[in-house]
Amino acid sequence: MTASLGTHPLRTLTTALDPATLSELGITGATSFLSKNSDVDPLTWLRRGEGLLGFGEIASFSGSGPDRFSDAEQWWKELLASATVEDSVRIPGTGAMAFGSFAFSKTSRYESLLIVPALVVGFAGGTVWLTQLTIDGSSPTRESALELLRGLAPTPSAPEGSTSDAPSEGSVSSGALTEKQWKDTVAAGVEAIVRGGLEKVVLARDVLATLQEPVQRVSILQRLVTLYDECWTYAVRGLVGATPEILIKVDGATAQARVLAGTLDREDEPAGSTGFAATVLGGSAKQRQEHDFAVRSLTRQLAPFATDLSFPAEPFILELPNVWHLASDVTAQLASSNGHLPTSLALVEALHPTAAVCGTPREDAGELILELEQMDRGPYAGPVGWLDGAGNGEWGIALRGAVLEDAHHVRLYAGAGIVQASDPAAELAETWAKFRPMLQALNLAHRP
Ligand SMILES: C=C(O[C@@H]1C=C(C(=O)O)C=C[C@H]1O)C(=O)O
Repeated sequence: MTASLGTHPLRTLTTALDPATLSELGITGATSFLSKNSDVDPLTWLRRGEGLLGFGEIASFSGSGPDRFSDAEQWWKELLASATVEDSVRIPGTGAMAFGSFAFSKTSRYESLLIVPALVVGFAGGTVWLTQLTIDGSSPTRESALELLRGLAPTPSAPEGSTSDAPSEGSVSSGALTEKQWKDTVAAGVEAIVRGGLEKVVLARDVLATLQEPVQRVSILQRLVTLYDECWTYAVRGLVGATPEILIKVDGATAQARVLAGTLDREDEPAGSTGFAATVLGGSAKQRQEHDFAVRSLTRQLAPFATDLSFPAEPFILELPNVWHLASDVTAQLASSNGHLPTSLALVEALHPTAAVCGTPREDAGELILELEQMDRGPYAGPVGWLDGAGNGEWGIALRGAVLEDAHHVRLYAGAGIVQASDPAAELAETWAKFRPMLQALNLAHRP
């Protein structure tokens, strides 16, 4: 584990931004910071125009192994213990906060991260706020925070959110496994299930996009936010994506999750058909089985932390631009223990990985994933999101995403839940449907 800290305690100042100040700064919404001319690469957590953008970095934690969550929690607690927090807004995400990304596996070489930004702009329910954070002994003021913000706001000449529509020049090639090899691993997964013991395993693969022009992270984010506004668009260092799945969100004593499993490609819909998703997805015993495993794995792990836990008996059909999913929204009232509610990160540690991205039973599925996939998932399918000093936070599962490896290379990841009735060719097609958001964000006209 490595931690970079200043030599002084953390200080934070949060103030509300009124409409007059916003218009004077040329800020019309979160996307104002995603225009090409804004010249910054924000830490990002956005959905439907709301969420958090972080700029700069004043402290960070990085770690790996089985204790990566508890080490991160410990680091955050120590940072908070000496912190001075001035916060006139006091809602989730104000005051001290950090963005984070955690490796899927305890064996991963990927460094799990918590990053404390220098400046945060937040948007929630019509409230816009600004937090400045320091760790160098200086005291943040409203004036110093606004000064930093002025340096980030788009220049008036910048056409907001402008991205060229010409497809990028580039190619997509196989990652750890070719398509044929991956289909064989799916067949091996099915065989393992048939042998008994294992009920579901989620198998993933990677592809490598090579771009002729240097990749612009802010353009990727801008496209994801525009096209996938039902999803949570995230960016933590090189990890970017737009996930439809929430591992856990904590707001005071209330926790929520959105569990997904069961997928249908929207491109498979015959022209003029009605009720296609309800029939083909909702009516499929195989898809319902995949979904039930995922819901059960989450609720079983969440139950010990809850006084009340509820989810609908039937999943709903979530429509995204690329796919439909079977979805269940779970809500829990959190129980306090010794006068403390569990923090969002403590819940992340207890819940990850669910059967939506690992399998059932969890241990057996995890071992088979390591054996069959022949790649390090890195942050893919791991928790990504943010936490604050009060224990609140939102953690998605890092799906429909990619790692920017260098200026010209982007590694995309996607997987599919395998049960006894899985067909390797159909599962391969499903991964292409799940790569689509990132291929669109890269503006790559790739067709499998
Ligand atoms: C594994 C992925 O997605 C997960 C698997 C799903 C499925 O198997 O139907 C659906 C949503 C996610 O829980 C991915 O997007 O890579």
